[in-house]
Amino acid sequence: MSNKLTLGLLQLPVGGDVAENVRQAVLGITRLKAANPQLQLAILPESFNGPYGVEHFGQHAERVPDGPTCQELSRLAQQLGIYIIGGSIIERDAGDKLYNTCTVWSPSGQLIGRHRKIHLFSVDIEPAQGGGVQFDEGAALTAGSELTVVQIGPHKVGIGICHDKRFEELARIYRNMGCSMLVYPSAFCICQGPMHWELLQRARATDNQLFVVTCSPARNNMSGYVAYGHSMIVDPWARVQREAGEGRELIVEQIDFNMVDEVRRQIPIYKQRRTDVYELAKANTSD
Ligand SMILES: O=C(O)CCC(=O)C(=O)O
Repeated sequence: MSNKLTLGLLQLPVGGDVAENVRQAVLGITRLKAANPQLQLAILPESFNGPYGVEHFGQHAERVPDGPTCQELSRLAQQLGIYIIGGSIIERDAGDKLYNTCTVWSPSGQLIGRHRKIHLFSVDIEPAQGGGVQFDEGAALTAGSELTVVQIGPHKVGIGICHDKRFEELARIYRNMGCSMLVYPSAFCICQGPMHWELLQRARATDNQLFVVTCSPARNNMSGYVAYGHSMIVDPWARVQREAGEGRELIVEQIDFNMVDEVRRQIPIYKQRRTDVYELAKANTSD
């Protein structure tokens, strides 16, 4: 694999029928690959196989990697010979805990990454802030506690899920670990989307000088939780390279990892960090 990577973002609608959602994802990826034989990586949205909502999570939870959704993604990755970052599904583990989990599949169908959302989306935003939203993932889900870096060809890719994107420490650690791209399957709401979606993505990109990619479900104004859409690829200069609209949309884009080296060479902030000063300052930090 060269320094270029062709990736596909599948901004798909998510309905109440899990099998149908998975069928649509499989169909979408299959058609995308047929139309773009150069496709190497397909990325799905957060909660792509079932409705996003605390009241729904238990109903569509599955085992990883033995559940039907994982089995389909594994088979598809192998059949098409591509990597798949499988958005997220609700995972039920052996102890009956639920997690919001992203699975990553290699071109031979192997599970090469399982990211359990680390920062659960628990907020109470007042209506004055662009519509307001109350959400408490913590009422149903358990937070993950592990970092997830996967190898996509020669490139290290850090995985987060939606709210994880708000935490600059996580992105910084991934950059310290050698990542040149971060991928966040996401489902921002329509009240926070206009304010923070692009801003956060460009902030993570400019801080860490890497690609930042999000994939959202398509907007459906009839669903209980209305996702923002606007799946996006931001380059290491923090420019928006591609952006979807609000509805169903499939994007194929080639990205060039040479850009990562270029920006890091021309603006060498990583080498200019004063970790000695930051260590001293840590001792004086309070809430
Ligand atoms: O952080 C936000 O505003 C949105 C997060 C979210 O929707 C999620 O984590 O699923």
